[in-house]
Amino acid sequence: MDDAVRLESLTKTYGSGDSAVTALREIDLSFPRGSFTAIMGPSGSGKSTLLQCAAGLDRPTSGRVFIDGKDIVGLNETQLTELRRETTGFIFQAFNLLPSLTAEQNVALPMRLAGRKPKRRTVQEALAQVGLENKAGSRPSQLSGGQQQRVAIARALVARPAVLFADEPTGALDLTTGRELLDTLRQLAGASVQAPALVPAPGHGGRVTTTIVMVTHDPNVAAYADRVLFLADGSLVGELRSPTAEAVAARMTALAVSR
Ligand SMILES: Nc1ncnc2c1ncn2[C@@H]1O[C@H](COP(=O)(O)OP(=O)(O)OP(=O)(O)O)[C@@H](O)[C@H]1O
Repeated sequence: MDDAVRLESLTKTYGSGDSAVTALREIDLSFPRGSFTAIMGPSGSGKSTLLQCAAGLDRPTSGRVFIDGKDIVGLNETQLTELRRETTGFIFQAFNLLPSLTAEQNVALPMRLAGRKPKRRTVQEALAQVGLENKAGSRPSQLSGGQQQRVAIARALVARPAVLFADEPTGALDLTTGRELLDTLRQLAGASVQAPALVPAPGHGGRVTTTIVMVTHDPNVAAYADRVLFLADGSLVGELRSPTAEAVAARMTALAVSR
């Protein structure tokens, strides 16, 4: 099983009757283990819906979603919560760090809230993965925006998720810090890390290979991925491998014109 995430005939309709909106139409997609994929498309094309359904944050109307080979559509809320805690990580535009906690405490928080006490070494390793091993004791107000977003990534990484979902992760950052962050993500994609003993490893001899799925509006951001997928009106309409910002922008312009 080489796919970290697989979507089969994924359809999502919001509402019903005359007011029904079909946000995704029978999407078939695979995200190979270790890949870094960007999802683009005009506003309202279904990007966020796809991310939410693929991550188990929202339920599809029909179709199947496999994460690490496991069909997650039939899971109950408790099982989904467990999946989110142990198999997936999220990074959003807003960093959502707690101002009164240090970087180290912020990183450890989700596991503590789940009733687990992560090993200090595990937290330090997550901070080191994003280049912040020297900032463990700093509070968010003592960190730059880029560093705060890195803490948010370390927090998403601490449980060694198989898949990291990112929704406009550089949206609140200036150009330089945004680039640094994307370099970090690119290094993480495909990196094989030892799963901590605390968390049951998703197979593969206790090692986890990080897969990244990122939604963005920005061709410069998408160009950091190894593959860009284009959505329009809830359907998959194209794909670019080894993308350049220019090629992504040209594809987006063509999509806007054809609408
Ligand atoms: N909770 C909801 N209830 C009803 N309709 C929704 C809901 N969420 C999204 N939609 C609709 O589904 C479609 C896809 O929305 P989605 O947010 O996935 O698009 P998007 O590509 O992420 O857009 P944007 O780039 O503007 O963030 C849109 O027509 C939107 O209005």
